[in-house]
Amino acid sequence: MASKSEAKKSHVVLVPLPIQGHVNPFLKLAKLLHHKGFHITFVNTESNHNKLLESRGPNSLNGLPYFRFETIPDNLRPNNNEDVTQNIVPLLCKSASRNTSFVPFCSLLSKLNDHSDSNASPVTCIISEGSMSFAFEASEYFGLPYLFFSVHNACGFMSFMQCRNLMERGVIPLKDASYLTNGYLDTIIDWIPGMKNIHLRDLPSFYRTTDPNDKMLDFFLDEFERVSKASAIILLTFDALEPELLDALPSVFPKLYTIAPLQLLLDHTVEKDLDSIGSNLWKEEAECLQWLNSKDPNSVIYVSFGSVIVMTPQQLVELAWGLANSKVNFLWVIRPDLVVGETVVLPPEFLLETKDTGLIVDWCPQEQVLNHPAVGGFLTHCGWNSIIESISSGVPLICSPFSSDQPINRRYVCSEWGFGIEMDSNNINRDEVEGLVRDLIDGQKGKKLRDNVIEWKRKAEAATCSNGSSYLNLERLANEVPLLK
Ligand SMILES: O=c1ccn([C@@H]2O[C@H](COP(=O)(O)OP(=O)(O)O[C@H]3O[C@H](CO)[C@@H](O)[C@H](O)[C@H]3O)[C@@H](O)[C@H]2O)c(=O)[nH]1
Repeated sequence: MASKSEAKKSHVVLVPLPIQGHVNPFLKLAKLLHHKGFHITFVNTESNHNKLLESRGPNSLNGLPYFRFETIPDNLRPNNNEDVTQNIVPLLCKSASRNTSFVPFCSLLSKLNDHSDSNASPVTCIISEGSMSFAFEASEYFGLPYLFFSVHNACGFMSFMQCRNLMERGVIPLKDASYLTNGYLDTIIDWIPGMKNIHLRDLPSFYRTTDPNDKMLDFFLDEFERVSKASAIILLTFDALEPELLDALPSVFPKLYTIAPLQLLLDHTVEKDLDSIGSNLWKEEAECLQWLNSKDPNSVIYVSFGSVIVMTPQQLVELAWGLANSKVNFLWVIRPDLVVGETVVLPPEFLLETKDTGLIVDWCPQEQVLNHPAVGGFLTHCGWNSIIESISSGVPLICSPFSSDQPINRRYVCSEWGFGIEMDSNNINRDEVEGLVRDLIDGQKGKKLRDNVIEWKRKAEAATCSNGSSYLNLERLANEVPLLK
C-alpha cells in the first residue's frame, strides 16, 4: 500500500458520470483513498465544475495537497439549451461521449504524467464507470489498470449486466407498445443467477423499449464488454446485504471489492481537512435542520426524488395534497428542475394549509437530514445512494421508483430486506399518499419497517468497523491498486 510518508504516492484518477448520484460516491471513495495515502485527481465535466462553483463558492474546487480537481469538456454548455438534468439520454450521449471527451482526457493524462515530480507519481490507475467509455479507452491507450466503480448494489449491477441475455432469449425489445400494458411486464425472469421472484417490470426501466436499435440497449451491451475487461469492480454494497447475488456474480467478471456504506467508512477514518470538500450541485438549505429541531422524534417524513427524476405538474399536486391530508410533518425537496418543462407551482391553499407542518427546500444536506432524530421516514424514488444512506441512518422508506435501477431497488427493499412499502409513481394518488405516509410514520407497519431497517443499520455498521467486510475490502483495494494490471 502507498504510505503517506513516501515521497511518491500512487496516483489515482477518478472520473464519475456527471450526475449527483454518481459524483457523491466517487468523491467519498476519493477521500477514502486519499486517506490511505493516494494522490487523487478528481475529474469533473465542465458543466458540473461550473455548477459546483456556483453552489459551493469560488474556492470550493481548489483542492488540497495531493487532492486535485481537473475538468474535461462535455459539449453541454454554454450553447446547449437542453436541461440535461431532465433527460438522461442526452447526458449519456453527449456528456459522456467518446467524441467529446477522449482526446481532452488523454491530454489531461499526459499532462498529469509530465508534471509528475518528486512529489507526484505518474498516473497509476483510472477509476471510472461503464458509461464513461472514453475513460476506459484512454486506460487501454495508456496501458493503465481500469477499475470499474459501479455505483449500484449487486442486484442493480446484475440486472444491468443481463441486457444481452434478455435480448438473446427474445424477452426484449418488446414486440410493440401494447406489451407495456398487456401484462407482459409481469413475466417471471427466473434464470438470473442469485435473483429470485423477479418480474420483467423489476428490471431496469431502459429495457422497456420496442426499438431494437435503442441507444440505451447498445449502451448496456458495450458496458458489459467494458466490465469484463476491467482490472477490478467496485460495488456500492456490503456483503451481508446481498450474499446470494455476490456469490452468483459470473466468473467472467474480474475481482470484486464491496465497499459500502462509504459514509460509515468515512466517519471512521477521514481527516477533518477533507470535510470541506463537497459535491452538491445545488446549494444546500441547511436551515431545514433547525426546523427539524422543532419537531418530535420520528414525526417527519422526508420527501426527495434525487437529482434526475422529473414529475408532471399533476403528480406534484397529488403528492402535495397527499402530504397535506396526512397531517404528518414533512420536509420536501423540490429541485428547481423537478417538474418537467415548468416552474414549480403549488396551490396557494396547500401552502396555507401546511404552513406549520411542512417545509419545502430546493436542496438539503440529505445525510444530515436522514440522521436527524425527527425524521421517521423517507418517501424516495429509490436511487441507490438514497437507500444506502437510509440504511446508514436507520430510516424506513416509501418506495416510488421512476426509472433506471429504481424498480429493482424497490423490489429488494420491499420484498427482500423488509424496510419499505411500495407506491406506484405512474399513478400518484393523494389518498394513497396520505395512507402510506400515516402508516409509515404512525402505524404498526411503520414500526415494523423501522425495526427492520435498524437491524440493517447494525449490519452496515458491522461491515464498516475494523475487520468488517467493507473495511477489509477497502484495505485490500488500497493494497492492491498499485499492483493491478
Ligand atoms: O436535497 C438533496 C437530495 C439529494 N441529495 C443527495 O443526492 C444523492 C442522490 O443520489 P440518488 O438517491 O442515488 O439519486 P440520483 O441522483 O437520482 O441517482 C442516480 O444514480 C443512482 C446511482 O447509480 C441511481 O441509483 C439512480 O437511479 C439514478 O437516478 C444522494 O447522495 C443524496 O444524499 C442531497 O444531498 N440533497
